[in-house]
Amino acid sequence: MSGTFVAVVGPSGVGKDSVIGFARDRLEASGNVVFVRRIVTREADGGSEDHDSMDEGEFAEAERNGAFALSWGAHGLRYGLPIALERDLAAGRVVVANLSRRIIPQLVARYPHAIVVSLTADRAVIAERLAGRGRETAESIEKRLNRNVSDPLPASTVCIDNAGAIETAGQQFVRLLEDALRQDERV
Ligand SMILES: Nc1ncnc2c1ncn2[C@@H]1O[C@H](COP(=O)(O)OP(=O)(O)O)[C@@H](O)[C@H]1O
Ligand SMILES: O=P(O)(O)OC[C@H]1O[C@H](OP(=O)(O)OP(=O)(O)O)[C@H](O)[C@@H]1O
Repeated sequence: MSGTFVAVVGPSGVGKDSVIGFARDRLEASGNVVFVRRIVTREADGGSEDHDSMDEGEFAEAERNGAFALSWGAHGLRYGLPIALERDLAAGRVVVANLSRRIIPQLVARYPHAIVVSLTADRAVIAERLAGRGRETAESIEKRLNRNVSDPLPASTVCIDNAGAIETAGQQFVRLLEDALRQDERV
């Protein structure tokens, strides 16, 4: 596969979907950078992530049938990335998705050249953003804030600070994707 998988990770509320959306608005039209639409066992909510929904039964069946390149569970939900992303990688495209930190070892095993981007911001900023997003209850926000993920990320992980304006982190991420694209075109 000649394309590059770019995985965006970080704690709930840090801004993964927002940073991905910033880049999508600028790069999707080129057709060379693909933004994966995840399948989640959560109702579509009109929030920052535009995802497809399945119920638990449909998701389990799709998983058994090999419909997902990667799938995982978190926050009482199941998440899947459609297997079609492998066609985009084979075609030399850059493929961007929001992933759990816990699935990164499997991602790297399957796509050894994947780039992992870790977004950061301090807890107080994240707490404020989760409250402002208004998708979860106070109890669920507390659980997200206290979710402890200790799985190590690859040494090559690129950290982008999203404590400031969305444009700051967003532009850094756009540059990273443009670099990845240039790299793919050279291979
Ligand atoms: N740099 C930023 N500045 C201000 N608000 C932000 C920034 N990044 C994200 N947000 C807001 O914070 C909330 C959580 O962002 P979201 O992208 O949904 O995070 P995640 O996907 O990591 O859970 C959203 O309401 C979003 O609009
Ligand atoms: O194992 P973690 O690294 O903590 O991540 C767990 C899950 O939470 C996020 O999704 P989701 O959209 O449900 O939550 P978020 O938008 O609040 O991050 C992330 O994309 C993972 O799917």
